[in-house]
Amino acid sequence: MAAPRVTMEVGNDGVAIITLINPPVNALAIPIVAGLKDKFEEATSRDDVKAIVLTGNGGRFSGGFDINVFQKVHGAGDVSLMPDVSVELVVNLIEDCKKPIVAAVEGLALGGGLELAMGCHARIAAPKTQLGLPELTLGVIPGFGGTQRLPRLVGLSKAIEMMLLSKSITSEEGWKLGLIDAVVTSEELLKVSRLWALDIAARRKPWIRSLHRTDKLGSLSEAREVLKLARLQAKKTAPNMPQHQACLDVIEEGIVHGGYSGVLKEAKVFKELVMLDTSRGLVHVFFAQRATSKVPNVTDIGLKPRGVRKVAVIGGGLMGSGIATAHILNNIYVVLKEVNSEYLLKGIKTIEANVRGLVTRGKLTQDKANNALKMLKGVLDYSEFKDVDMVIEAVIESVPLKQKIFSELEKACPPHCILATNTSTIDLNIVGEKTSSQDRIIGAHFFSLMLSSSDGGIFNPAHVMPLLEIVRTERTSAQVILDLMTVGKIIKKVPVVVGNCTGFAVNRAFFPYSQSARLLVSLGVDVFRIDSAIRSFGLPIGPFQLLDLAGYGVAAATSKEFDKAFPDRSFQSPLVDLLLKSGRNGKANGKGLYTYEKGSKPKPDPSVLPIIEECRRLSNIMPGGKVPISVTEKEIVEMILFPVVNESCRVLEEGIVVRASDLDVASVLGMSFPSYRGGIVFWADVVGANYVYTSLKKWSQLYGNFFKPSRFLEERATKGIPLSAPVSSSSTSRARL
Ligand SMILES: C[C@H](O)CC(=O)SCCNC(=O)CCNC(=O)[C@H](O)C(C)(C)COP(=O)(O)OP(=O)(O)OC[C@H]1O[C@@H](n2cnc3c(N)ncnc32)[C@H](O)[C@@H]1OP(=O)(O)O
Repeated sequence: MAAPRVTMEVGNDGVAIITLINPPVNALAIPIVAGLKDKFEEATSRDDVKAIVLTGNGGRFSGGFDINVFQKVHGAGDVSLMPDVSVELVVNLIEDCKKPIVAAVEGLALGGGLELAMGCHARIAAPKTQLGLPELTLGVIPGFGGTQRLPRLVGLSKAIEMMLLSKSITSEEGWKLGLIDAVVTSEELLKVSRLWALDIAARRKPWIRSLHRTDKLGSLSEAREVLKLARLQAKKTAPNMPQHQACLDVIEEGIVHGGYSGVLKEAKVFKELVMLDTSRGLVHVFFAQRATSKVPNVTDIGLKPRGVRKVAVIGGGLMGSGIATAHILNNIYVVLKEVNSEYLLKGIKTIEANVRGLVTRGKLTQDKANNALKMLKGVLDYSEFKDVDMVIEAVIESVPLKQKIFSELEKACPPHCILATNTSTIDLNIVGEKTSSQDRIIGAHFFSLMLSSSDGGIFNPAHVMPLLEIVRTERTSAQVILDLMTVGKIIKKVPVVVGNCTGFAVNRAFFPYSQSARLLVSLGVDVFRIDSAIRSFGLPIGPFQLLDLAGYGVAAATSKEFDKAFPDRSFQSPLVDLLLKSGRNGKANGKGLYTYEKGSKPKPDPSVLPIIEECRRLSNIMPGGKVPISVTEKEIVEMILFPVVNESCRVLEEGIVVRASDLDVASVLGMSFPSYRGGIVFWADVVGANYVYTSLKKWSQLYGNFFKPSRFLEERATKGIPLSAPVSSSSTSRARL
């Protein structure tokens, strides 16, 4: 790939076109920043240049400052690696330039990209250009003056919304708000921008320096009121993320003391934030998520994805209907098959409700909803399967039933058709045992539970949850994996390719999560204190609220699977059976460990305490038989999450994931592990493998095998190797990939 560079061409009209060239998104890498400084200096000093247009090559203005530099700063612990862009380039060379500068914006202008454009004296954009300041998702704030110029261009409330929610807008919306001066076709973009720049030079159009404006800020007292509300909101929605309050503080500085003062404070706070663990974690997740698209021997062997236009979904239950919804929303024709018309109707109604729900929440237009529903057809037999490109089976977890379906599918579907199962536990080799199509059998494991504390946990179906685990066996073909990865992206999921084992990557790594919580209860720790400690750590709800939400039947069935698969390290708690026996089934029947009333947050149910006492009596593991252990909040978190780290180590050692960062992404998207902690393995490395190991070793001596450190953890901890360091092929004992 050619080195990043900035070019300048001066036309006969006296307009210098300065172009960013750094594919694929023209990120503002260090050489680009240096190149911009050079070209603006040159254009300013040349007599034949009357005006300047700044643009990006290849249809994309800029995706912002080069995030790789953040990683370098994190690695070296040296913030001086960040160049001075805000004052030296944006204020001195662009905004205060004595020649007018127009930004010609197309495709996207994000983060530092939009900030450069806002430093220019006008902005002309092509239709549907994406404009936003998403820096907070990386743990920092806009650092090239965005916190000051955006409020001055679009008003305070809108700017806060765009920055705190990292919400981008289109150029059309930007034009209505005053961020964009004109929206013109892509073909006309440069021509109009040149003329606009000349018009400014000739004073036919206003020469506006955004930082000097105050007309959209409102009065000081109004601004303070808006900031106060935003602070309260951020405290609720982003309690562990310092960049939100910091962003509001910096905005306030500019309102009270003027834009330039705000720019200086912004630069100082930016440098503080970029050094925090929050930024390290979020930047790691940014790259980790992109790395999931690179699967050795699948995406690097020259294969081209085959189109998937028609998909059959078998089973219209909650999972099946969520999966069907995800496809029709993205223009893929779906045939939904059920065993009788009653179930079929129910499935179709759920899909309709899913789609309508998106319209109600303003996430989909009525037109798009109608079009999506036209892509759905319900059937009771296989006659429509003769031209499907993929089938996703989503029936109950029964081996004989799945085997029967797969041998029928082999006859009903064309030979190229991908045969996928949504099983969350059953070995894929067993599912496909009765077929001779092992090369096209694959797991499409959708997730269906989003953990939200606002209403005691919101059930989010498969079309909303972002993770798709793609499970391959030793025999699944690379083409089939690539095809499913491609469909996954089309239906807006993050596909993570994993190997075949009980629970695959996410459920396998997190099986000790609920078990350790129950073990702590048996050791005498209060259920509600455990939930609260886990929430403070950053998961949206605690393990017992999750238990209530999932339902006890599901919990009992899943526990059995793990007891069977990992008997050496499974803790069998009597809690769920006791709860079931007492007629409780969590949120589903309104009787759980919490009480549920419509419209209010769930409250701990005191009447459950005798059941918990009985559970402790039956487990009989408290020291001395009846003395509850005494633990701090930090120890609660560690005793619950270190066993997850331990199991993650086995997942890494067995090669269930391609790389450690895939497990990070999967833990964030599948389990709502806090993204600002970088995912489960990244977090463990921050805490330190040796600390995790010695803690687990101590607890295993006190409380048994459940905590026993795995061989992989022991080896890494004692040799001082990070858990995320690649697993060498020789040490991968039972590689599944
Ligand atoms: C001081 C300043 O205020 C600080 C900043 O500007 S911080 C940066 C702010 N900008 C952002 O957060 C935008 C981040 N990027 C994105 O959201 C998306 O990449 C995008 C919307 C620009 C494009 O999305 P999409 O087309 O799906 O492509 P995507 O796969 O994400 O990215 C393509 C490649 O560009 C890279 N890339 C994207 N934005 C980048 C950036 N700002 N810096 C470095 N690399 C970037 C990606 O890592 C990926 O690399 P790879 O091919 O080697 O994996």
